[in-house]
Amino acid sequence: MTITNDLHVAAFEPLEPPSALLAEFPLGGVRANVVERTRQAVRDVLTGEDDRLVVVVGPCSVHDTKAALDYARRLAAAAEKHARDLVIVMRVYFEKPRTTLGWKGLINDPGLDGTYDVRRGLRMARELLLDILDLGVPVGCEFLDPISPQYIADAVTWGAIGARTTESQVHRQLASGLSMPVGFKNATDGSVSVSIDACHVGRSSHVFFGVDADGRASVVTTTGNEDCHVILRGGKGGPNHLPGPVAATLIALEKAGLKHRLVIDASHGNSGKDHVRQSGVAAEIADQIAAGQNGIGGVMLESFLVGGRQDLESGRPLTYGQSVTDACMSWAATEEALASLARAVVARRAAA
Ligand SMILES: O=C[C@H](O)[C@H](O)COP(=O)(O)O
Ligand SMILES: C=C(OP(=O)(O)O)C(=O)O
Repeated sequence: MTITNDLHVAAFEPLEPPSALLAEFPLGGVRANVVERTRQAVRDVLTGEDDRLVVVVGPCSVHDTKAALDYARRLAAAAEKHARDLVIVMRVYFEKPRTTLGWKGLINDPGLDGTYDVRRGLRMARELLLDILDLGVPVGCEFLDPISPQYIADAVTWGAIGARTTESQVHRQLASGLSMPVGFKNATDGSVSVSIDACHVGRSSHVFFGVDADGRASVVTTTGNEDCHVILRGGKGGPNHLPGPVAATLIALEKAGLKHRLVIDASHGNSGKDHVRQSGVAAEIADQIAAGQNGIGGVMLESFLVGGRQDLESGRPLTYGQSVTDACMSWAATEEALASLARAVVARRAAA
């Protein structure tokens, strides 16, 4: 009989079900409390219940779990220092959306060498999340693959849907079932309306195909996630982090009946992926907060131990603690940005 399906599939490799990985690396009660408490803190900031600022800060991508954990240790100290003013969440991005082709992240290719040992990548990712939670540091992830959240999302405090997938029904449906606040980046062309649409869809109930905890193909029914919100990350039309676009977006959110405060990504289209410029963007966001802009509930920073970036394809030995995807602020610049944002929150609070 003529074969007509999977003609472009080279292989299927069975994967252990999510329940098996969660049983091998259980979240446990102490870490679950960290996740629950910080999810609520993020919700309270984004709904205006809490006058602090959420700061999602960390490397563009995790390629070296040892360096990521070293970074988390530094961030733990900064989070404690600024706890009165900032709710600090570590960016722990395992899945990288590419404009065309490129390394797609630790889960997809933990060897950074095209061997695609996904089983090992999932284990490394989950183990790292648990180790970071043991430091009391909550984590934020982008959700890109529709199945992988079943393996890690129980440990995640804040989620993002990226600029390349904000318009995707698959990702909007995924967000409607996730257990944490989820931000939708504006589209790469700068369109914010797709993020507003995405929030409406993410806040609604849906029925779609998925995989359950035991790895079975399933019909998934979700309740809707009321903590969907918009992230301004700039775009082809330029930055959108300054007062004008912020005010326009806040008006659009009010018209759309969306009450969550804005998160602004100081990187990507707002800094042109220039890690030095990113410090300046963070300062421009801090100025708006200090001047009393209550519509800004969060900021995202791409930051690592060493500033800048490096090419995986260079063939040269990798610099420890430096991004292999987008350029990141150095740790020193990050400390300055965190202090500046904390001061801005104090000023906003005083002006209130
Ligand atoms: O971090 C964001 C994206 O993963 C990254 O900017 C995409 O980079 P690319 O345009 O080189 O694929
Ligand atoms: C992929 C990212 O950003 P964006 O989707 O805005 O390009 C990111 O934050 O790592």
